[in-house]
Amino acid sequence: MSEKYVVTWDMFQMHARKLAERLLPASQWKGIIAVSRGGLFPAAVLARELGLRHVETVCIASYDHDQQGELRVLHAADTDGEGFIVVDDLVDTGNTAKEIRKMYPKAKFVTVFAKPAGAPLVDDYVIDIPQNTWIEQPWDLGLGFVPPIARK
Ligand SMILES: O=P(O)(O)OC[C@H]1O[C@H](OP(=O)(O)OP(=O)(O)O)[C@H](O)[C@@H]1O
Ligand code: HPA
Ligand SMILES: [Mg+2]
Repeated sequence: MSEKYVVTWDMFQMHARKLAERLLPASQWKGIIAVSRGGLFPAAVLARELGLRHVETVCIASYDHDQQGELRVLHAADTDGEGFIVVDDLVDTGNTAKEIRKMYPKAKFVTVFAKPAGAPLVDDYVIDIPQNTWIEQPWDLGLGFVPPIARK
């Protein structure tokens, strides 16, 4: 990926809250299915903002850092998705989203970020990100020392 898009915790929370507003009224939802692990973070915000306490997971892995491998489903919530919000942090190639759609055809599938290849596969998202850009999520980052400009 040629570009990077760094996300801070407060920006992430702001975007996830915007997503929550679009999911009103909360009474239409039985609960949330978080696409673990990335989807756990927006799921916590949605659960808090919408007052939903039923939170399930679908545990799926495809990337080893930035290299995409075979999709592996390690655990799945036992439902067709009716009345559930399925949430992931982002959609990139759309491979994960395709699998999730098959598993939960009746759910509303939302993400915080979407790249063009994956955007048509989700029902809603908040922020558009170019395909050539790697999203650095706040849970993958830490504070670090930056040398003074004059010493570079
Ligand atoms: O649209 P795609 O190209 O399929 O990529 C999107 C998926 O990739 C990342 O998850 P990852 O598989 O890295 O696992 P993680 O959530 O446990 O970090 C991200 O959280 C999405 O779930
Ligand atoms: N950032 C973090 N994780 C990801 C991305 C990304 O751009 N694409 C797929 N998994
Ligand atoms: Mg993920």
